[in-house]
Amino acid sequence: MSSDFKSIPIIDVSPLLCNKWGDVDNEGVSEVVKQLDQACREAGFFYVKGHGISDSLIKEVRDMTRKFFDLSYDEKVKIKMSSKTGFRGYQRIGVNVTKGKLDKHEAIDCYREFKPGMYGDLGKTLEGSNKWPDRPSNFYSVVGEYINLLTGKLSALSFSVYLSRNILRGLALALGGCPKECEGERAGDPFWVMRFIGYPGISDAKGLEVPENAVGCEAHTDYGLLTLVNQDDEIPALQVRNQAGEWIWAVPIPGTFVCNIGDMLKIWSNGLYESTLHRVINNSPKYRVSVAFFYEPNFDAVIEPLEFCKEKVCGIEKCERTTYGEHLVRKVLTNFVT
Ligand SMILES: N=C(N)NCCCC[C@H](N)C(=O)O
Ligand SMILES: O=C(O)CCC(=O)C(=O)O
Ligand SMILES: [Fe+2]
Repeated sequence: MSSDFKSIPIIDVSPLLCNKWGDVDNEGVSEVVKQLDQACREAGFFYVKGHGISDSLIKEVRDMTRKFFDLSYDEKVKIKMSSKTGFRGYQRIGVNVTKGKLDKHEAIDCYREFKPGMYGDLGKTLEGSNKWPDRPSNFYSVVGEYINLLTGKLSALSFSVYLSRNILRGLALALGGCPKECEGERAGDPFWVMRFIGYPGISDAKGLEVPENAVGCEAHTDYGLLTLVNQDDEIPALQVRNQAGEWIWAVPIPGTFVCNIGDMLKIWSNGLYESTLHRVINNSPKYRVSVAFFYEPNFDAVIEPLEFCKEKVCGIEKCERTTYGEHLVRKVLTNFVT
């Protein structure tokens, strides 16, 4: 239900991180919840500040991503993605497709790992272990810590931020539910996805074949609950479409994540919150990197409008049900040139 918004709001989520979630009447929390509700109804996009993740870690993740893409093709292709790797690993420019058009980006894709067979035939498509680069040598140790801070799901933590989970609790309240509405069988075991992405600038295709006039990533919506984009500090490239069809720039704001709503949250909210169309165009001569973290429901979660979101519109179900796994696998199987 997006509007003709002209800019993307900035929300300080720190009250959600400090909250013990026993006291939802806390004034700071209700103010953030109000802002989240407005942002999700109007734009489906907002910047997150006050997230508790250090600027140096955020930058290091981007710097390592840049170093990886700077390596030779022979080096990068050592962790090549294919259907045999569970669609995990590196994809050169010219492999990604959106809306049937080639995207001008290269990427490494990672997914939450799981035991083979755990999600039956459907899950087979994504079975495999992640392909972390050997170079730069500390890639996985830094990224592992980053994932911990975003989800709070992996191994021991030195301190707990649980950023995505806390934002989702804020959104559950904003929709009129209890804070843990979207946990347990819904997203208690989030099937997170992560993409490390490199977008060549206009004159910098690194000698690779790049389709002329290609867009970095064509217009699409994201698939799950929340996306947190750690974007290049210098190059405006991400654009968000408003109701009037205008493309609004999500210019880089250092120290923030760009957060947007995915298709599954649109369904849970019964269409009250939009998974807004967005695209990437790198018109600069410089190479742009971004790291997108997708916080998703459980792989086998059944996704249908939440009861209290249906009640807001006289019990009418405005969005079709699915399972997250079906939605994800359908997308993955059409995302690449084979
Ligand atoms: N997991 C997510 N959201 N990835 C977004 C990938 C870019 C769009 C994709 N090629 C498509 O056509 O949907
Ligand atoms: O690179 C960006 O800023 C956004 C990427 C994106 O939209 C995606 O990977 O889904
Ligand atoms: Fe996206």
